Amino acid sequence: MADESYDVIVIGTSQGGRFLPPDLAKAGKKVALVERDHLGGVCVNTGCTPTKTMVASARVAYQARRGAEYGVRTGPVSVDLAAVRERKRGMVAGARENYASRLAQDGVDLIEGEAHFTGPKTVEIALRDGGTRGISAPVIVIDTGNRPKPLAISGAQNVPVLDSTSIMELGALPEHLIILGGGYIGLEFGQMFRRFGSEVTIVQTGPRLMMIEDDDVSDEVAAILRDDGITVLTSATTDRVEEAGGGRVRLTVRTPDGERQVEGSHLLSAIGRVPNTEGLTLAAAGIRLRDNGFIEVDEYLETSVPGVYAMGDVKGGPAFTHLSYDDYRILHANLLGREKASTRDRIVPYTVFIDPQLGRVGLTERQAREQNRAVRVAKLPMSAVIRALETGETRGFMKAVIDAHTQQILGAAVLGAEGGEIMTIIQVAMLGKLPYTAMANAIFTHPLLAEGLGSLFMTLDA
Ligand SMILES: Cc1cc2nc3c(=O)[nH]c(=O)nc-3n(C[C@H](O)[C@H](O)[C@H](O)COP(=O)(O)OP(=O)(O)OC[C@H]3O[C@@H](n4cnc5c(N)ncnc54)[C@H](O)[C@@H]3O)c2cc1C
Ligand SMILES: NC(=O)c1ccc[n+]([C@@H]2O[C@H](COP(=O)([O-])OP(=O)(O)OC[C@H]3O[C@@H](n4cnc5c(N)ncnc54)[C@H](O)[C@@H]3O)[C@@H](O)[C@H]2O)c1
Repeated sequence: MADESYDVIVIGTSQGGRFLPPDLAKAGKKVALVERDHLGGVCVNTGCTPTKTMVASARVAYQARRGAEYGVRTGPVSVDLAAVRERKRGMVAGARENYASRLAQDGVDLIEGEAHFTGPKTVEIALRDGGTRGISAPVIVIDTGNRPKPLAISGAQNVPVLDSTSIMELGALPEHLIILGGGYIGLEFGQMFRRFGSEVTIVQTGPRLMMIEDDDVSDEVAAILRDDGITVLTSATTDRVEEAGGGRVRLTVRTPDGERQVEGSHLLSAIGRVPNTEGLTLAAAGIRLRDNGFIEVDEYLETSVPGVYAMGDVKGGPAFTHLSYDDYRILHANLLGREKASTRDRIVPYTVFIDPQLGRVGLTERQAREQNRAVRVAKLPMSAVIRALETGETRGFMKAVIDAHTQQILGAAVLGAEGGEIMTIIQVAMLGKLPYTAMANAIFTHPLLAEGLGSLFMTLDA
């Protein structure tokens, strides 16, 4: 039996879950918001905000070391990881406080504890301060996110394994950081710690880094990381992890060149994420999961139980803060009855915060060809962009995939300085359904990085 009934219950307080409850409350609904941990979810506490704050420190170290290339004399550069961590903690604390103070004024009933379903529309919460509370509502939104996938390699339980959260709490620099996983998290932390001064080895099971990207993009990313002094092993399967004495770890890795041992001072697992569903007892509510364990939703984000919705990472698919936020847009529209919004035809951008950044939007060349589309591909090295030459940031390239019939842009990858920002300009052209010729013939300010877009699209008519 529920102790209290609400109009809406939201479980989880991330980018989606934090905005929806106040909007519903302002519209006169009685709303309960349940959170078992810090307010703000992964992005603010252990994801985007802290990592990008630390990436900024790493870039300063990198640029300081390059001073002489620009005619600037500096002394030896070293990094105080405890100070980097302090800066990061300050940024996270500020974001949390900001959220908590806004929520207090929003008329939402915040319940601190862990929620699980007891029926299709009833939830029990194990309260943080002890005891339980039962609540019910005709509408329930699940925004519980995901967490690091446990490492299931032989011996992993006998050695300290860092994850994306615990690595940011290190107070001293690892001498040699071994990273399992060549995706977003592995690459961002790999380059960051290399720039802080650690030796870094990335061990990736797949044949390429960032497997979702086109081969040329993955290859260039690997070349950039190797150029930074990172050892990158691909098609590398770790069979065993063991203690190597003195707190060190040893990996036995199968590679195309045979078996090899990799020994380091620290091990980071960045092999993907699993959904936070198991504690929710979704079966009690009849909510269906997909084969991969994520919650099944339709294009309106409704689960198999009418009136129960899922948003953000827990529903699977691309896992980004801005998608969780876009899910909020959809639920806001549909729950407040203003319009019918759906996930159909969303153009999804993302940026990998390595340096230079990899900004991506829409289809890759491979995806476009798999769809049997007639495509044309424009490509320009960053070394052909005047601004990149002037600022000494010539690594990478821009690439765009064009529909040969409509001349519209289907997707783009910008691996270059401010790659995320430059990609966004292409994203806006895609939203406006501009033909590539509009970009090729546009006047862009000289000498901006964006000026390179004119040159990029002009390559198609050269
Ligand atoms: C290291 C790292 C870096 C990242 N960097 C970026 C980036 O630069 N850009 C980007 O777009 N994305 C980034 N992401 C991804 C981004 O953080 C997520 O996509 C985003 O946070 C997803 O939000 P969400 O809505 O799924 O909920 P989450 O942010 O996952 O929040 C879910 C909340 O639900 C709570 N919860 C879970 N179960 C329960 C329960 N049973 N009861 C009560 N509360 C519960 C959790 O405590 C948590 O607060 C990064 C992720 C990581 C790990
Ligand atoms: N800049 C950003 O937007 C950003 C930054 C960080 C994280 N994220 C989000 O977080 C999610 C998780 O990131 P992630 O990097 O953990 O996952 P991921 O899925 O991006 O990459 C995991 C990689 O690990 C490899 N792998 C799997 N098992 C392995 C093993 N045993 N040994 C070695 N390699 C192994 C996979 O081939 C894959 O390439 C991403 O999907 C992303 O959406 C986004």
